[in-house]
Amino acid sequence: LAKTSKVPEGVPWVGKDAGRLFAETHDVLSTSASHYDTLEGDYAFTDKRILTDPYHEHVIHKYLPRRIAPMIPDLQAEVALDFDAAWGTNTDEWKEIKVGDSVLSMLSQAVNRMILGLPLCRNEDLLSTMRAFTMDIVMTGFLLRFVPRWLRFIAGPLATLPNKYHYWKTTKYTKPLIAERLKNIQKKEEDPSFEWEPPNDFVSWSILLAKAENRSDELTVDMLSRRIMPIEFAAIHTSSITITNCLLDLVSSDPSKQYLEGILEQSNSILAQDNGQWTKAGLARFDTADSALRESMRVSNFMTQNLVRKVVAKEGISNPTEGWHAPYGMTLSVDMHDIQHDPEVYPDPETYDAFRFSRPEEESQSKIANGTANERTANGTTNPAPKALGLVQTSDSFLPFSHGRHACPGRFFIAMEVKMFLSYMLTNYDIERLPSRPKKKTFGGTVLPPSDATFKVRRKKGTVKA
Ligand code: HEM
Repeated sequence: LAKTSKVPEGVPWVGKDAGRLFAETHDVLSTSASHYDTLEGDYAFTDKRILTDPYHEHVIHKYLPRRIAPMIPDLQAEVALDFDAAWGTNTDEWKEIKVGDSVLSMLSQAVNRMILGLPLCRNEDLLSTMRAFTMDIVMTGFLLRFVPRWLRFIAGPLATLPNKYHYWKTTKYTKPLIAERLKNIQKKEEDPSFEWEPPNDFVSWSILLAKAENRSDELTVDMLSRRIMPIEFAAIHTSSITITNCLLDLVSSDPSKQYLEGILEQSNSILAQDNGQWTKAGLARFDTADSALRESMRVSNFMTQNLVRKVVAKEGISNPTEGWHAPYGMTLSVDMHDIQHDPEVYPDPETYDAFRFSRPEEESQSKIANGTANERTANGTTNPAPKALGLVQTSDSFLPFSHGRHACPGRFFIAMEVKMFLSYMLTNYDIERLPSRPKKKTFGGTVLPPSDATFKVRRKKGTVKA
């Protein structure tokens, strides 16, 4: 460690804090270089520039967390439409739902409300092509792994023919949208009285930021349409697998724990105070749903490793405590599964305890309510009321969204989306409980929910508007 002077002093190598090393030392361990390798950046996204300069990530980091609040009413409406279409409005009969497929289809619509806005987010031809493209990226990584480097210049372009085809198909829809957006944003700049506002979505954000930063190379219709593709990839499958896992964890949990009832009760109470509309403040108070997802991401995560980083310091990096050296070019990662199943951090770590993260605050609130909050501890001090750990809070022991400067910026979107999703689902549908958790399937370091997992749902009486 002494030889690798770029690692800040005091950054720990082992134990629960090791995540900090990976999160904070960019000139030693690189995130974008590892993404480039893992995702076959030379070929997968149809143009090398997409991952050599991941400008789309910069756009999302800059805009998404700040622009999400005004999106809430649109997303709430989208969730309702998606559920009504996918799960139906029949109050008499139970319907069997293929959980993974159903969530994937609903999520790609909701996510594209943020990426492309209306009306394209409801265009099923476009959405299915986007989903096909995201699977192409997974396949490219899988296929090229078996091809030696010196053969990649032939195998790469051949293996990514589907990627090019699907990207080309999406441009039928995205390029006209982008051309119009560019024209209108330009017109608005020249004439502020022009009665038009840029829609609050990724396409507008990309144009506005590239203009503000004088990135003319990013302002072509071609480049803007290519930039959409890695965001689709980052957003669609990660979210749908995560929400599928959460639903399966909840629906197969012990009914006596009353998790579904607890989430519904809190949703009803917040919506009653806020006239049936979700708001940023209302969603922030919905901590049972937040905790249910955070706990599912802890116990049922689809990644076993995270914070994948490539060693980019020429001298490599050494760990004298454990006695190893990782040379320049090697890839390292953090064993997220082990950390998130450590009984010292998470008591009873194999159990899905939906309210693990919201319970401490709830207990302290009830102590405040019954006047025992300020009871003295053995050493005479009073304990500060614990705060619920929110989904978006990453830490050394909660890593599904990574940690540090490159922590997933999409988590702010997911936190809001899931809460509206669970609220609508529990308010409007009866759900038949599963007797046990459908078994996860392991593929290398990836653990997926079974694609054939189903449960039955029925629309609740009195919830269908005439
Ligand atoms: C539950 C859903 C999601 C999960 C589990 C997830 C997880 C992750 C992880 C593990 C990373 C890698 C960070 C690293 O290498 O350190 C990442 C990066 C990223 N994610 Fe997500 N993500 C999710 C949803 C989304 C959504 C909806 C978006 C939408 C815009 C998004 C956008 C991004 C971007 C732009 C990056 C790159 C950040 C950077 O390298 O600076 N993600 N995500």
